[in-house]
Amino acid sequence: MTRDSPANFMDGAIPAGLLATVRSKRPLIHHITNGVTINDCANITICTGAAPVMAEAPEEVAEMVAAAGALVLNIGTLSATQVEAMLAAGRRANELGIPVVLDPVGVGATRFRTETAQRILDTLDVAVLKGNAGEIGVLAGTGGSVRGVDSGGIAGDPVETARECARLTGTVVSMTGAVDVVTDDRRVFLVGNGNPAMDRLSGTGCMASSVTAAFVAVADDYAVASAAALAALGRAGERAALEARGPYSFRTALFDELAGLTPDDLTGHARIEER
Ligand SMILES: Nc1ncnc2c1ncn2[C@@H]1O[C@H](COP(=O)(O)OP(=O)(O)OP(=O)(O)O)[C@@H](O)[C@H]1O
Ligand SMILES: Cc1ncsc1CCO
Ligand SMILES: [Mg+2]
Repeated sequence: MTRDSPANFMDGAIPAGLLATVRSKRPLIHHITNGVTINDCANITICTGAAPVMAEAPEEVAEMVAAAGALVLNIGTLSATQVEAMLAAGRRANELGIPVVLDPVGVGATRFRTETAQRILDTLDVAVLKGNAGEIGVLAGTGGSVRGVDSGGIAGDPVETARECARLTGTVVSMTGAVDVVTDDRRVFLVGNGNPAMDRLSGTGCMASSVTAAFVAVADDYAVASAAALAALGRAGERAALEARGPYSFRTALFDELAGLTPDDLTGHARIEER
């Protein structure tokens, strides 16, 4: 930042207002997600102020999603049957105008993951594509490395990578990291909240998708809602780091701090810069 380009920070009342709206509306968030972090996703959804349901039988997903405010598709432990369920739920969500959040966990690590993420993006109208840098780099086609579910980084500039991915997919891209980049190509939001402890725990990325879904369920502007969601989770992470002794007490504190996060605290501490 130079004196000629002063930072343009979003008014903290905007994410705070969305947090309050999540809590007053308590939208149902339908997840089709991985078996590693499914319980964390259910509980972080509750701590945000929304209501989770995990349902993945192809026989029932179209019926379940009809009652939801948003649908999370997370390919972390995908199977052919689960992919069939994701497409069925996603089609119904699209028919009903219910936003779909895609978490392309591990895309680029195997052909099945890459083909599935691409198939979901080609078949469905995805509202928000939330991934780590490597995953977004792979989907942008600009170069990203992924080993297992971990980002190994990207080839170029993070903002340009996220924008290229948004252009290519027609979605809001929410790329997590030390500084999160959220963009619909036209606008770019950089979210500075968070703590490095969030990277030392499996599942914070999956949780970021759940929190994002809770926010997009109550908002029309999916880019602002995605940035607000990451600010809220990141702010909870900042507060949790003050009381944690290590990864597992941090995990507990993260849930407690998000549940206890007040709109006033978020108004004062959200750090969302618009570029
Ligand atoms: N170094 C960091 N400093 C601050 N916040 C961070 C840092 N690393 C990650 N975060 C935050 O942690 C959350 C998860 O992001 P991350 O990029 O680690 O996801 P991920 O690699 O997909 O996670 P996982 O695969 O474990 O679910 C985001 O809200 C992000 O802002
Ligand atoms: C570790 C892991 N493996 C598949 S999904 C998952 C959770 C975090 O992405
Ligand atoms: Mg992830």
